[in-house]
Amino acid sequence: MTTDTTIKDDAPGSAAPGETVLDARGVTMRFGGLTAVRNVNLTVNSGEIVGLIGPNGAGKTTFFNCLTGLYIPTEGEVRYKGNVLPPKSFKVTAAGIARTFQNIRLFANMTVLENVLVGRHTRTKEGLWSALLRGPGFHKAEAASRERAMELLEFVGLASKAEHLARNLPYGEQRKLEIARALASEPGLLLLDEPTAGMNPQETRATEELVFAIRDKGIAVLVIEHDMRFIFNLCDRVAVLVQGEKLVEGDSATVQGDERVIAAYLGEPFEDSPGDEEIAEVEAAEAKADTTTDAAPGKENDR
Ligand SMILES: Nc1ncnc2c1ncn2[C@@H]1O[C@H](COP(=O)(O)OP(=O)(O)OP(=O)(O)O)[C@@H](O)[C@H]1O
Repeated sequence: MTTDTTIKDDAPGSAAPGETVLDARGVTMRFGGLTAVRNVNLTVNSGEIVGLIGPNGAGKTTFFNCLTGLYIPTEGEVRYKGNVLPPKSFKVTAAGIARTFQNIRLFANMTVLENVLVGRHTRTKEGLWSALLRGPGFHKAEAASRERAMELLEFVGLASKAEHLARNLPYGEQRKLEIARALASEPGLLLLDEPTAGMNPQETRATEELVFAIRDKGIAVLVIEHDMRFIFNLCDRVAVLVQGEKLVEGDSATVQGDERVIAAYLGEPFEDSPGDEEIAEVEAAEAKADTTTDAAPGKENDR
């Protein structure tokens, strides 16, 4: 991953510092008799990384689906930069919200670069006739799109694999590619659904750095994750969903110390839980692994 390049700070999705990017009010989603999400309020401001945690089945993904137009909430309203979101996912993407999925959804038989180009379609102005006639406007737009897609691949550390088929990438890199594709729509808000699921500790660390780099480029982030170390390292604010309702919201220390959250989700710390010394040992081992496998930021990890 490179942190010094590429996402344009004047992207259409970027927002003024401190601006409320996402404002979900009273969001409720019922499926027949089941209320999966109940009266949830949540805001995300520009410059923020916000976490959404909770037990399996708590309603986290359903809430994401309500934010991205996949579901129309039974009650409530979702605003992006003050405007009520349209009830169609491609319009939500065009408005400035992009997402990744819990189960990776890449085009397996397309190249890495083509997958990112697909993500750019909401930002290309060339229409159907231009594409069919392949006029000068089309070629210019296509060249610009390819350049932008390559910048994004550079940003996530996949530029050297641009021509590989997506299905041949290792799992961790497929997740990075999903993020690059989401960024291709130039969002102001990125929703990540379990971005580190199935990753080893080293890949999780790299993802953490990538999310910080995305935030530093002016894109607000809302992330669902079960890896609590990742969440509490990363997030400015964390909201806890339990049985569809928001139980607690606050900074990492507040949420980790909340007895209701401990009882409903986190559980009591073990008596012999790793102390500072043990954490330092794990971090030193990870740092050593980083240098021996040449997985420093900006470098390809050729495992
Ligand atoms: N399309 C649907 N139709 C009916 N019920 C659904 C639908 N989608 C989700 N649910 C139900 O809504 C509840 C919340 O599910 P959801 O997937 O949002 O939870 P989650 O917090 O994301 O869980 P996990 O951490 O396991 O991914 C569950 O009881 C689930 O079975």
